[in-house]
Amino acid sequence: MAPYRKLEEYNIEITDEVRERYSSIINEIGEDISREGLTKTPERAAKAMLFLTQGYKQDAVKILKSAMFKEDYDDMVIIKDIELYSLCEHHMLPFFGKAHIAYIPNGHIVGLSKIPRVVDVFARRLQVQERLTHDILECINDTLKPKGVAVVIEASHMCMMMRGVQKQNSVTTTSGFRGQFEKIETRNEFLKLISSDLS
Ligand SMILES: Nc1nc2c(ncn2[C@@H]2O[C@H](COP(=O)(O)OP(=O)(O)OP(=O)(O)O)[C@@H](O)[C@H]2O)c(=O)[nH]1
Ligand SMILES: [Zn+2]
Repeated sequence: MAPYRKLEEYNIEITDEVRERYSSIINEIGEDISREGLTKTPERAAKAMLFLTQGYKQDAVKILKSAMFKEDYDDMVIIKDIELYSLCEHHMLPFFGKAHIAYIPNGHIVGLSKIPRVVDVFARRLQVQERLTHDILECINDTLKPKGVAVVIEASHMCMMMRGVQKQNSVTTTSGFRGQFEKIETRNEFLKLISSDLS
């Protein structure tokens, strides 16, 4: 399986160039780029695209390492319903949904907010849902070195809703399990807890 990608490869500044490319695209689709409502649109679109892909410049390992604390707790920790917004790499259209993540500490716990931050680092790139799932899974596994880690993502893809097959209600679920979550009882406990309203 491919490891999560190193950040150095993507350390690029492209704002002006992206803005000019958006101008050309707007022009090519038949719009008047000098129309009042559109004059600032290439700038806005460039900023939005850079925001939505800022994950290339962020370091998920560093984020996790910044808040790891020694602790003896070795039961399951679950952070569920973490909302995520990403861009599919095939159409550059959004896919969005929720991530449910669990880990079993192995001497260290991590600051809870760091888990959703890691989700965002990998979501704010051009992705497929499967790779996003594994990027998050491998990063937590390699950095925190827990006894186990589990990631489930449920998402809707705009490229299947607004265009193409045009299915409005389909949800794609992907999952990955490492360590103790490879055991069926542990995995089932996690799946039961994320589907319960009480957790
Ligand atoms: N496995 C996977 N596929 C995705 C994801 N996001 C989008 N896709 C799919 O990527 C595929 C690209 O297929 P192509 O046939 O090259 O593209 P297309 O002609 O635009 O396909 P349609 O969407 O079927 O119109 C489509 O089936 C999309 O549904 C994702 O996260 N994971
Ligand atoms: Zn797509």
